[in-house]
Amino acid sequence: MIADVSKSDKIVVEKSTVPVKTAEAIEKILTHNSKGINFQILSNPEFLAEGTAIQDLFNPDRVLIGGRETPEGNKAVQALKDVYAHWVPEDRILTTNLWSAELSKLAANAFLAQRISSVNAMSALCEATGADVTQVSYAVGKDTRIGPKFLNASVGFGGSCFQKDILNLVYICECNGLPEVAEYWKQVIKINDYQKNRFVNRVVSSMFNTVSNKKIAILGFAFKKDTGDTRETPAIDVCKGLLGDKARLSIFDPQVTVDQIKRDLTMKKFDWDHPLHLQPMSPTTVKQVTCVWDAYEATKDAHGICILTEWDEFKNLDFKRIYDNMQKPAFVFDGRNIVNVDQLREIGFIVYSIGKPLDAWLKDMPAVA
Ligand SMILES: NC(=O)C1=CN([C@@H]2O[C@H](COP(=O)(O)OP(=O)(O)OC[C@H]3O[C@@H](n4cnc5c(N)ncnc54)[C@H](O)[C@@H]3O)[C@@H](O)[C@H]2O)C=CC1
Ligand SMILES: O=C(O)[C@H]1O[C@H](OP(=O)(O)OP(=O)(O)OC[C@H]2O[C@@H](n3ccc(=O)[nH]c3=O)[C@H](O)[C@@H]2O)[C@H](O)[C@@H](O)[C@@H]1O
Repeated sequence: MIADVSKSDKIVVEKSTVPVKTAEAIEKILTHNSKGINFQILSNPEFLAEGTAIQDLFNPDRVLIGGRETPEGNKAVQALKDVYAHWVPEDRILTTNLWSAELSKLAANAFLAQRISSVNAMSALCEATGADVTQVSYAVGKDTRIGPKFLNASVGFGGSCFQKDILNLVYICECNGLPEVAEYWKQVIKINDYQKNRFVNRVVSSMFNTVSNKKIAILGFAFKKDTGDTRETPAIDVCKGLLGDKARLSIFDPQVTVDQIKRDLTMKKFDWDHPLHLQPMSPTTVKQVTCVWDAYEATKDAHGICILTEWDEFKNLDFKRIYDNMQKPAFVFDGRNIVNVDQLREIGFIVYSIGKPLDAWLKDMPAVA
């Protein structure tokens, strides 16, 4: 397409996250169809995060530009650098060879996800030993070599990219005859799946080993706050796990539509990779699931509450009012560590908070894995 319409030399910039050496494939295709036109391929991976896209665009930690290490390649890199130099300080614009730029994007996401899996693995150990994961991650993050960011324990990471990019990395390692390296990165995903299962098991075992026909309020469905995106959200796995034990779910998310929730809970995992037009047109009604537009409505007459997204408005809910309208004993399972555990216990809730010292009630329940 680009080759078809180009009438003069062109710089083609990869912004998407791609397997290493994609630039080479693009270069070959364009060159074979070029009709004498020169193409320079640059890798300029996008590092923005959802919910903070504009800040990330205006004030990026770094901009990365990879190009061929030839005079033409250097010229193309400089041209793109000049564009960014309009608003990004020069010392934050990094230039590398093509393969380093492509791989750095995968590596950055893998490192970020690895931090979350590391702290989530610690959260399981904290629960077993009586340590508090918030205190542990604070103490660990105070080491300037480690740093404090991205160390919040959670029900698991979601989003369209972390899992996809790690699987991409794993595939590249396997293709390059590096099974041990592939296995190392796979473990980040395995711990993430373990964390989601562990959460479901904790809910089930706390509630007398079954949630069958019990009403569970799900607060938050998006993969993180300040977005309505549900791609790979841990809420899908948690909800499916609870539905597997025949729970009745009442779901509230301030930004996710009912259609989206029902589509996510209906779809088989591999369907998620399909473009929208290949996905089921209208969501099949998922029995046992209702979606409501208010946290108080979701929690009315519920036996338990699962907090799966860290929306700010959940921190300020009137939990006394919620408690009064719930079945007893009333449970809160906080998958994002946003509630004040002591306050909720004072009200009368049995509270589970990821990686925090366990409620006396939970200590007596069978160990979860
Ligand atoms: N969403 C985000 O926050 C970020 C996304 N990225 C990267 O940017 C890229 C796009 O991400 P999103 O916009 O979130 O994804 P998206 O899924 O919303 O959009 C991807 C688009 O590519 C199209 N597509 C998929 N396969 C194709 C193919 N073989 N040929 C032609 N078109 C194809 C799809 O139909 C869709 O329109 C991805 O590589 C992602 O990893 C990078 C940083 C942040
Ligand atoms: O390549 C991408 O698409 C982007 O992927 C992530 O951005 P994003 O997926 O939008 O969201 P994050 O803020 O990274 O959060 C990802 C998941 O990790 C979870 N998380 C994050 C941080 C943390 O400490 N603990 C934790 O569980 C979040 O709740 C969320 O489910 C990266 O942060 C971006 O730099 C990258 O550009």
